[in-house]
Formats: sequence, C-alpha cells, structure tokens
Amino acid sequence: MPSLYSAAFHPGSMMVQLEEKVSLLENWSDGKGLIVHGAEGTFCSGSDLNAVRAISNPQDGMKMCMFMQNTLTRLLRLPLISVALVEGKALGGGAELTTACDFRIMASDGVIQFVHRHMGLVPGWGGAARLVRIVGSQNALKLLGGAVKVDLEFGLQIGLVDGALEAPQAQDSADTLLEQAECWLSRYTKGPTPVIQAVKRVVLSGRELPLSDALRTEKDVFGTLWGGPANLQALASKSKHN
Ligand SMILES: CCCC(=O)SCCNC(=O)CCNC(=O)[C@H](O)C(C)(C)COP(=O)(O)OP(=O)(O)OC[C@H]1O[C@@H](n2cnc3c(N)ncnc32)[C@H](O)[C@@H]1OP(=O)(O)O
Repeated sequence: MPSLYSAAFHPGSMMVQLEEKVSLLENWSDGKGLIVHGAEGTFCSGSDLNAVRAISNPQDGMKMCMFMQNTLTRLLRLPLISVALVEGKALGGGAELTTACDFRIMASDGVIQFVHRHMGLVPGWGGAARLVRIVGSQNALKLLGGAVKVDLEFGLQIGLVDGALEAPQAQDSADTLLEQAECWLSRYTKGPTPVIQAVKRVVLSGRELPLSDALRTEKDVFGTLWGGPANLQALASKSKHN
C-alpha cells in the first residue's frame, strides 16, 4: 500500500504533491487499501506557517482553501479503504487530513488537535464538515471551540479514533507501527478488489447522498457484483459464517 510522506505542508510543494498522489491513486484500479502516515514521529503539523504568512491575503487564502478542499474530498472518495496512522501530532490542517481518511488509528503518543481557533481560523479544508459526520455536532463544537487535544483514550471514547497501536518495542518504530497499521487495515480489505471497492462505494454514497440517490447507487453497485466471479465462487462452495 502506498503511503504518503507528510511532515508539514508547504503550499505550492507539499500540497501539490498531495494532489498528485491523489490523482495517481484515483487511477489505481487494483487498489483496496491506503495508509496515510507522517515521518519522523509527526503525522502532520498543518500548513507551512512560513508559506502561509506569505499568502495571508483573502484571494490567496480562498485559492488555497479550495485547492485543499478539492484534494481532500477526492482523497476521501478514493475507491479504497483508507486509514490515517497518527503517530505524534496531527495539528490544524494535519487534523483535517486525518478526517479525509475512512479510519484513524493512533499510537500511544498520538494527538489530534484542531488548533485553528488559536490561529484565528476555522478549518477550511472540509475538516469541520467531516468532523461533524464522524463525532457528531456536539463533540465537533467542543473540539473546534476548545481546540481540545484529542489523545488516544479520548479519541476512542468519542469515536474520532478507531483503533490503538501498541507502543513499539524495537528501534525502528516507524516500521513497527506501519506493520501494525497494515495488519489492522487488512481485516477490512480481505477479498476480491471489486467487492472491497464496492463496499467503499455503497458506504460513501450512504454518507454523502440523499437516501433515494444512495439506494439507487446501492442497487447499481449490487448489480455489478450479483452473479459475478466472487459471488458465483461463494455460491459454489458450501459456505458457513461461524
Ligand atoms: C488552514 C490550515 C490551518 C493550519 O494548519 S495552521 C498551522 C497549524 N500548525 C501549527 O501551528 C504548528 C506549530 N508548531 C508546533 O506546535 C510545534 O512546532 C510542533 C509541531 C508541535 C513540534 O514541536 P517540537 O517537537 O517542539 O519541535 P519544534 O517546535 O522545534 O519544530 C521543529 C521545526 O519545525 C518547524 N515547524 C513545525 N511545524 C511547522 C509548521 N506548521 N510550519 C512551519 N514550520 C513548522 C518549527 O518552526 C521548527 O523549525 P526550526 O527548527 O525552529 O527552524
């Protein structure tokens, strides 16, 4: 599974690189899963503050906002089951990035913090809209209004975090955490690619579309699998689900 290097975004470089990775992944027809992780013990500390200072006028701010909304929306809509591996800090735009993945799993030192209020901002990369859908509006209000530090225990409690990673024993902690993340994700990506991609599609449409449209999509996706190779193979074998 490809991973995404991400320590601090630099508008014009890291943001463009992220968009390029998303474009590549949109064309990955055999893909089932994606792990997004950082480097050197940090998930992502948000926008590059030096670059942000240089574009602190409204026009450039809107351009950056729309560019990142578009990129992160496309990331969330990839036909892959994605997980953000949060080791260390995910701050500001980095916190928003975690919400553009289907799941978030966290190491014991992980922190997700929407620090936007401290910066005189609100999320602009779609992070607020996605956060409300993940933890509900009450919790989202608390996390954004209070710029609350979400650690592993609190994250699990409010449903922002889906799984915990064990503290690494070995020297090479990054690999150990990545292996754990692969293992965690593999329980949701086992099986033929068309089936896993179909799972993602029906969940995505259920989350994003009005019910009648989501039902139509579900019917269409069901139709692509019914009588297909995976379905026929399962029917031919005497399956038991215990
Ligand atoms: C619409 C988007 C909204 C946003 O994303 S706004 C940006 C939100 N992020 C921040 O405010 C991050 C502020 N930085 C911090 O809190 C800390 O640097 C951080 C990430 C916890 C790391 O702390 P430490 O481990 O103590 O390390 P440190 O502070 O010495 O940092 C190491 C070097 O990295 C730099 N850095 C970290 N995050 C950055 C960022 N986002 N943009 C630009 N530079 C950043 C930091 O300035 C320091 O550089 P240097 O070694 O002093 O040259």
